[in-house]
Amino acid sequence: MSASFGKPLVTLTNAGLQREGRWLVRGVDLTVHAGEIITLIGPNGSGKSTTAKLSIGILKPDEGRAERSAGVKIGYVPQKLAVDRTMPLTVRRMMTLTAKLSATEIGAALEAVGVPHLAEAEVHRLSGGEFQRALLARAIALTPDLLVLDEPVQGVDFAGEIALYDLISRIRRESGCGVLLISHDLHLVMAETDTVICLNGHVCCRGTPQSVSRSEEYQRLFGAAAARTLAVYNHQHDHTHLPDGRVLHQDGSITDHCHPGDGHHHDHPGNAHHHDHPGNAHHHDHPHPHHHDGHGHDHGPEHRHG
Ligand SMILES: Nc1ncnc2c1ncn2[C@@H]1O[C@H](COP(=O)(O)OP(=O)(O)OP(=O)(O)O)[C@@H](O)[C@H]1O
Repeated sequence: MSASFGKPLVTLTNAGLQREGRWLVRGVDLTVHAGEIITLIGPNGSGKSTTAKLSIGILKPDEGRAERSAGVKIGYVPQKLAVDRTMPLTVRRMMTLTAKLSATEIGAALEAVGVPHLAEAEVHRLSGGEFQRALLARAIALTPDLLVLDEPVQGVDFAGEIALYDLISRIRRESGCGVLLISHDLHLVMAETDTVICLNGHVCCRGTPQSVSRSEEYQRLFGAAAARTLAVYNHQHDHTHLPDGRVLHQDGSITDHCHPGDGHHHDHPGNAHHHDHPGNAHHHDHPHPHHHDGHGHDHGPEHRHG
């Protein structure tokens, strides 16, 4: 583990949960440190939500241990919420059901997730994406040490997804919180993720996004196409698109267009990323990890069979 992360916030040690005679997950080891983003991936029913709930203490392990550092503040966006969306309830009220928040804290959190106008909106009238943003606002409002986000962008439109993942990265950078993220949108989250843990009832492999996407276990679970999609997001950041459409290169030169060998766009804000898909002229398969903050670590994936 990189020394540039902070203290451990939560640690699962050989954690397992059994229901109705079946192990939903077993033998899970993971630690989320301050400043670290860990992404859990895995097929439906592979135990991602269960692992998240073990981490935050909603579920107690039947085997192994779940330990949280003393006084750790956790912000949680559950996959499903036990809010009756037919009941009259404003966003402001929903945010205060789980925590005491001032009007300023509510306003700032809603602003951060891009929906400052929704404080007085009725929860049952929100679109799916607006509802997710409100949940994320609720999770970040108390400036948590650890953010646990169970598919936080479900129902959010594509541009909104990018914006929310950017926001999660920014919160991590600025507040130094740790993030445990469950996501199916691998191509969007991978670049900012420090460690990917691939679950299938147990940890089948873990490592950097690059090493996991190359591993046999990952390709067996998700198929080779998924690995190729990930490769697109191995950013090179060797050129920047200027607002007027011209291109600024690393050597300082400016041209009207990208060079054929250029890497992934380093877009200015507002430039959509959706042109960077396989088949696009900027698609590159050579692995070049997007290391940020100097704490990249491209060790190979650790495998466990079982
Ligand atoms: N209380 C329970 N009793 C029995 N089985 C359960 C219980 N809760 C969850 N399960 C089962 O445990 C398995 C893991 O569920 P979990 O929600 O952790 O998976 P997941 O990886 O988050 O799935 P998804 O991607 O579909 O959200 C599933 O097969 C689920 O049906």
